Amino acid sequence: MSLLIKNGRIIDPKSAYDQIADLLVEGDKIVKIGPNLTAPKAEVIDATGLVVAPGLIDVHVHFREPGQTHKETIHTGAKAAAAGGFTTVVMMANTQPILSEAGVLKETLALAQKEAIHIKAVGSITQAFDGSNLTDFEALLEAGAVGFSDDGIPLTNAGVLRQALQKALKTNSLLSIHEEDPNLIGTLGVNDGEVAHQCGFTGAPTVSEYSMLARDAMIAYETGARLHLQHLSAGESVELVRFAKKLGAKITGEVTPQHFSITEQAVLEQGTNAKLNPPLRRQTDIEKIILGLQDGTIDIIATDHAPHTHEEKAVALQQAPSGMIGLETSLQLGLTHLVAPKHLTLMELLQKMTTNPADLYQFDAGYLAENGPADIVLFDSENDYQVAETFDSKATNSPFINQKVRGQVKYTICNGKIVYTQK
Ligand SMILES: O=C1C[C@@H](C(=O)O)NC(=O)N1
Repeated sequence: MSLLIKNGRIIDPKSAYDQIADLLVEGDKIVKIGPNLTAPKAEVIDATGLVVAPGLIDVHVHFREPGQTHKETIHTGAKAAAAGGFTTVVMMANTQPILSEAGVLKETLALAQKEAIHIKAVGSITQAFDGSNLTDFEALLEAGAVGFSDDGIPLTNAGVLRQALQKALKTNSLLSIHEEDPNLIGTLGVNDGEVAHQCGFTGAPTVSEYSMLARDAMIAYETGARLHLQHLSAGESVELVRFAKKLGAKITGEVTPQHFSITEQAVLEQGTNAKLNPPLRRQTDIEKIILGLQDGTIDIIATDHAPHTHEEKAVALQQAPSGMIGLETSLQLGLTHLVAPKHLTLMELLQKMTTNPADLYQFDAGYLAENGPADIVLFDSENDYQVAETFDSKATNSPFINQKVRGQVKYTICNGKIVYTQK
């Protein structure tokens, strides 16, 4: 089957291409990009006024299957991803059971393969997240793991992290880690600041993140292994990543849209839907995150899509699970809070959602080129709309419901097939 996308603004961050042109897809490949293309038998999409970009890549999602399919399944997660313009995602290992064994990982990836988008997964770093015994990296890589993470459960033992990094170096693989020292935290998910104190408890202070990050960045530096630092929330963390990169550490940094869009104040307005680990911080942290995005200290924007049910979230702040969904609002929050105020260009935003995440895992994705994969998103980058109350995700735990945002995904194409059309 062929598909002809006409008159779109084609943006490819990898080649820095930004022009109004046409793009022809045959089978699962892009065969031609240029002006005035014709293909008499092709299905035509009129992309006038739309941006045509590589399908987005999210290196940090929680799809709850196996084990917690009341929150999300691989199928509903894949639908949410396609609705958000994503064609490749990386699942975290905190399923039930945890992705510590090759057998469980293989079964999970077999389910994932039935979906219309590309779903990859990491294996856990330690067995069942016990924080001390490393998994069999070779067996998990053989079973299809793209890297390793104990995301959600920080590695408190520096010796274990060092061993894991040495093993990652030996197996040429990547560790991606969550930095929050539990020994410095009262209640998880809310910044230890104005809002937590107003609510009468001790929250999660920024030092729990940046102290652990400083330690781990230096261990990465010493081992020479690659280390990816997930969802940075504190201004100091950005400064430390900048310093460690300058020193020569092979580290990369990620932020989520929620951490650059809203502050801890959202907890007062949105309650448990604004609770997540690491928590929302202050405006001063957002300012440093933006500087980090601008100067390349922060390489990647990822969602940390973390579905929980309405019932699970409808409890007191201190008891509620942490996390928010993000796949269906991510591009929009980037357009609203980074591109519209001119902190980043559209090309720079897309680089952090396509080329850079593809490079992190060496995926053959995240670019538009002749002979390249036909994984494409078409979106309106200008129109404002209100985020709906329901999503393609099974969950609705988003603090952005009913908020005005900019940009709307119109079509998502994966493997040359239309996998999402805006209703
Ligand atoms: O690291 C994590 C894990 C996630 C989840 O719910 O799985 N929720 C969070 O808020 N942070």
